[in-house]
Amino acid sequence: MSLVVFKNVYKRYRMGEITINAVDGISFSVEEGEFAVVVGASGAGKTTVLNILGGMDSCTEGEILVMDRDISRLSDKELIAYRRYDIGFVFQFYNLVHNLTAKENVELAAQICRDPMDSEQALESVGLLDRKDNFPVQLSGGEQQRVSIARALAKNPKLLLCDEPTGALDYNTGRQILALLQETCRKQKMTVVLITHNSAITPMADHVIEMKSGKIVRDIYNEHPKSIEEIEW
Ligand SMILES: Nc1ncnc2c1ncn2[C@@H]1O[C@H](COP(=O)(O)OP(=O)(O)OP(=O)(O)O)[C@@H](O)[C@H]1O
Repeated sequence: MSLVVFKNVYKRYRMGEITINAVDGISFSVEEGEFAVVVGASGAGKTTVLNILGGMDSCTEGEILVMDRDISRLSDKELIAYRRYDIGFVFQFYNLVHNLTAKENVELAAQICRDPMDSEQALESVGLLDRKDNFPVQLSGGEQQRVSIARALAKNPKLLLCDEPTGALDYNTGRQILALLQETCRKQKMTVVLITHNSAITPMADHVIEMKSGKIVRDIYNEHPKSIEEIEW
């Protein structure tokens, strides 16, 4: 079943006389339980797609179905509920609250949703239970990103959206985070949409959507997705 369907979606910005088509009439779908990667160079429109899908931005034209509901027509109040209950976010720079411990950061997210996972269980799933009482400053970048993944998972989201989750990490730490996201997708049957400029990681995805100048230039499924150990860049 398709969890996400984009139908002829546009996002236009008017800058005086000029119109920028950040997203230029794209259609694609993401199946339930899929690990989908949206790849493209800087300015291709990836962030705009993720922001629209996460209910943080709206499209100018088109239809976006998430679990058969058109999110492009939701009211502000409905969008808040959508972001809160249905979507988990993982950002490039973790966005942790610095005066809260790892566990408290996860609890904070769990508190605002309906059927949260236990925060210690979420930290355990990312291999960080023993660091639950540490503040972000006491954790490495990779560990902070693990906390942010635990925070997203604690919400039991239908869809996990990841915006360049390894962008601030070194090569090996980035690989560990990608392995964790792939494992989460497989074990918890979580649908993951990850955006990146790094085309080398696309073999690990079930589904690769390549963007260029706001358009989709490639939309393929990998018959045999690779594990991160099989990929080098
Ligand atoms: N608020 C805005 N106003 C005007 N133009 C915008 C705005 N947001 C994005 N754009 C333009 O839309 C296009 C797509 O931007 P977007 O951030 O989605 O690309 P991206 O693929 O995520 O790039 P990056 O990898 O650098 O983050 C770019 O040309 C960008 O300049």
